[in-house]
Amino acid sequence: MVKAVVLGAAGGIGQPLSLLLKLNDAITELALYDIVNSPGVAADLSHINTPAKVTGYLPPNDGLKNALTNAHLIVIPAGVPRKPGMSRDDLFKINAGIVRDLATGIANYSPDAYVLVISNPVNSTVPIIAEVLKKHGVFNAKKVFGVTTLDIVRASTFTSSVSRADPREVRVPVVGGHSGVTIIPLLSQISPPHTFNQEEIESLTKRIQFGGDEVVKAKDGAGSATLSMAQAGARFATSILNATVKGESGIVEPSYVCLDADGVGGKQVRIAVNGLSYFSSNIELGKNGIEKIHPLGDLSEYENKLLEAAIPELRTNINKGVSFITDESKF
Ligand SMILES: NC(=O)C1=CN([C@@H]2O[C@H](COP(=O)(O)OP(=O)(O)OC[C@H]3O[C@@H](n4cnc5c(N)ncnc54)[C@H](O)[C@@H]3O)[C@@H](O)[C@H]2O)C=CC1
Ligand SMILES: O=C([O-])CC(=O)C(=O)O
Repeated sequence: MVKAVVLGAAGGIGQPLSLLLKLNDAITELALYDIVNSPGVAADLSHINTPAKVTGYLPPNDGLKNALTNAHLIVIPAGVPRKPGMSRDDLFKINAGIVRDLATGIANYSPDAYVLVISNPVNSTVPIIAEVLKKHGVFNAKKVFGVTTLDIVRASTFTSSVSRADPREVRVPVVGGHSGVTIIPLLSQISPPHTFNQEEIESLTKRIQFGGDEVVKAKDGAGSATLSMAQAGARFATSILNATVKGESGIVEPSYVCLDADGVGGKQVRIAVNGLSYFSSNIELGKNGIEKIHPLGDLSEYENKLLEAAIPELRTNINKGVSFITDESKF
């Protein structure tokens, strides 16, 4: 039995993400939780003729507990999205508490599950979840992931519009975090290899870093990326399932993770990023989650400058998330 859970399943991301998970044959049970409308979304999806049995839960009557119990994988797109003029960090005020409460549920009812965090600001919400799980003595750094896949998807699309390569074949490692200057595309490591000129490098880098703003601006107050995020979230969830359920090896996806997991290479990355405890790098997945955190590889001079600019903002975001749980008096 493979149970997948979506927390925030009735939202702009939650609905299409739940649809894509319903189409994944590896999932036998799909539990949808939200504070509104999740039974309706579940009833709708339940008519699709794929194996997953779909159930919907609201907060009353142990809804969160029943949604989470026996979960293999939990995806979290719960929380408010940006409006024009807002930064992702502006969402902290509301989303930090939402994510903390959901993490408490995970600690109590499904402490062994893989947790995939979409809710912004990802740079802070992942540390919040980790700290709640630590507080309950159930944190496993190999199983908690900040979903940065949309940055990878955008990097493939935007670079191929310049290189004319097939966007489905293009892979660009995007490391760092998930907001503005903390998003570091490593265009020098693009595969298949392609050499961009400096002007192209700078404009592609900016576009990948601020791709989210393009959608926020175009939606003009009606939210941020939902459909592309749902595809990216389903892609990452599928990678986790392929590694942990089907036992496929050699799956590598960038993700924002805690660098403390024992024996998987996080320490080397930590040294390269001036001691940050969370960072997105290429992650090799295995049957127990993170198998290896790959080093950043050779960076160009320009990429080194991007890394330097990202580190202070990431440190602030991480500390804010950690202290939300460890030093509540500050908030
Ligand atoms: N990691 C990434 O790359 C991306 C992250 N995001 C983030 O994803 C989050 C969700 O975005 P949208 O789906 O567009 O927002 P939305 O407002 O359409 O949906 C959010 C859903 O969360 C639900 N919710 C609120 N509090 C909840 C709680 N305590 N428990 C369960 N559900 C709860 C709401 O009822 C709503 O259905 C935002 O924080 C957004 O910034 C968005 C795009 C990309
Ligand atoms: O821009 C936003 O607020 C949503 C997001 O994280 C993205 O689209 O990358």
